[in-house]
Amino acid sequence: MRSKIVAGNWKMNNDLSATETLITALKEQIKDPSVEVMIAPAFTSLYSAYEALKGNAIEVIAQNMHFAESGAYTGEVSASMLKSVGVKTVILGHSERRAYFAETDESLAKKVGAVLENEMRTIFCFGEELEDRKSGKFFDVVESQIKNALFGFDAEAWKSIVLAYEPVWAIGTGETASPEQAQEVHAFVRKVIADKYGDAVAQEVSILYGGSVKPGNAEEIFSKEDVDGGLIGGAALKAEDFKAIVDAL
Ligand SMILES: O=C[C@H](O)COP(=O)(O)O
Repeated sequence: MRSKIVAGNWKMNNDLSATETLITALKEQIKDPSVEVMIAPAFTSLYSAYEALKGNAIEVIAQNMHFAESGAYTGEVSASMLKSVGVKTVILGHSERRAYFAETDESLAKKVGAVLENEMRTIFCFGEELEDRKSGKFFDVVESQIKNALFGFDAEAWKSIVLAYEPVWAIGTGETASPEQAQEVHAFVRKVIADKYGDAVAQEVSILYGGSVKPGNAEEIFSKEDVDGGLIGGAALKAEDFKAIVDAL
């Protein structure tokens, strides 16, 4: 049975004090979730979040990392550094990283390699831009993102890979992919994985949806067969909204 997951990506929000406030509220609201719940604070808040959530069901994850183990990469953070503050899961390939920080399928493949070497897990994001959706090229775009970054790894690696479909046109815009649009892409990607690795591997991969998920639309999106949860941005910054989304899965 593949995992059901709701992960909150806080992006560049919440300093140390705001992190503590939000975590206190989350601990009050989310006590015994029936699905995996994760939050991804900024690097500066990871350790305090980890300490504050020790013994709690909410996992603290990171938003990004570098592919090298150490060295002259000013401003970057490695997998082992993340592990040293309790992080076991890293979001990679978010469209904001691809758009603003020039991340490519090639550099992402290296990052996924570092995740695997460090026995960590990744939530790997993929998704088309608006023009790809309009021109109908979105299947080709998502297929090449998955193949280029992830098909160099063996079947075993897929035990450590969670996917998150995030159509760029739906992120932070208030415009959500319809449940049918999400299901269509998720099922397509599962088939792409099955064609390469076999159905047993593909059926075990959790595929999350991200892009303007809110308490009001989460249940409908999560009701789709191949949607195994959500990667939540804006709505993850309010404890009651995030709880409502967790409850909807
Ligand atoms: O990582 C989360 C996604 O970018 C979704 O963000 P959003 O829920 O604010 O649209």
